[in-house]
Amino acid sequence: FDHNISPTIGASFLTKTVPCGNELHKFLIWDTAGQERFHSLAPMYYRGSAAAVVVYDITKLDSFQTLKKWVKELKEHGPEHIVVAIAGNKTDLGDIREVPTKEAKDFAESIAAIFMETSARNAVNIEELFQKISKYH
Ligand SMILES: Nc1nc2c(ncn2[C@@H]2O[C@H](COP(=O)(O)OP(=O)(O)OP(=O)(O)O)[C@@H](O)[C@H]2O)c(=O)[nH]1
Repeated sequence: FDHNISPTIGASFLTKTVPCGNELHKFLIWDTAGQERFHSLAPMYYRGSAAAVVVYDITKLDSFQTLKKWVKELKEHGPEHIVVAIAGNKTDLGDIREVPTKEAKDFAESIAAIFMETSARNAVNIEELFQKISKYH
């Protein structure tokens, strides 16, 4: 989490190692740009991916509608067995929440996706989200 972060241009790459039982799972992560003008680049990154984390902002209903579009695209054009995880981020801003937990959770269940509410700011449920994805495989 960085207060001065600027929007992703294209995509950026990072790795993260997550303990899973006796094993360590190394994630190779493409952080794709969320802005609509970069939309057409996304398939290059999800094409060979085992999992996709689609993030929305719990304080912005719009972002949840956009998430649904991404999920649809992943189902239609993504790898056949891609694991989809939905993350409702910014739980530290719960007082201005626009997306009810239940609505998002029900949607996630309806498409057999992992669901977690997170706060990148407070490092809440980020590790847990990656552990869930690890176990799914
Ligand atoms: N309060 C709060 N702010 C957050 C949290 N996570 C991200 N932000 C802020 O939200 C804004 C957008 O964060 P980004 O990580 O750049 O969002 P993004 O969706 O990756 O944006 P793109 O790079 O355009 O795809 C920034 O100002 C962040 O500081 C969070 O958990 N809580």
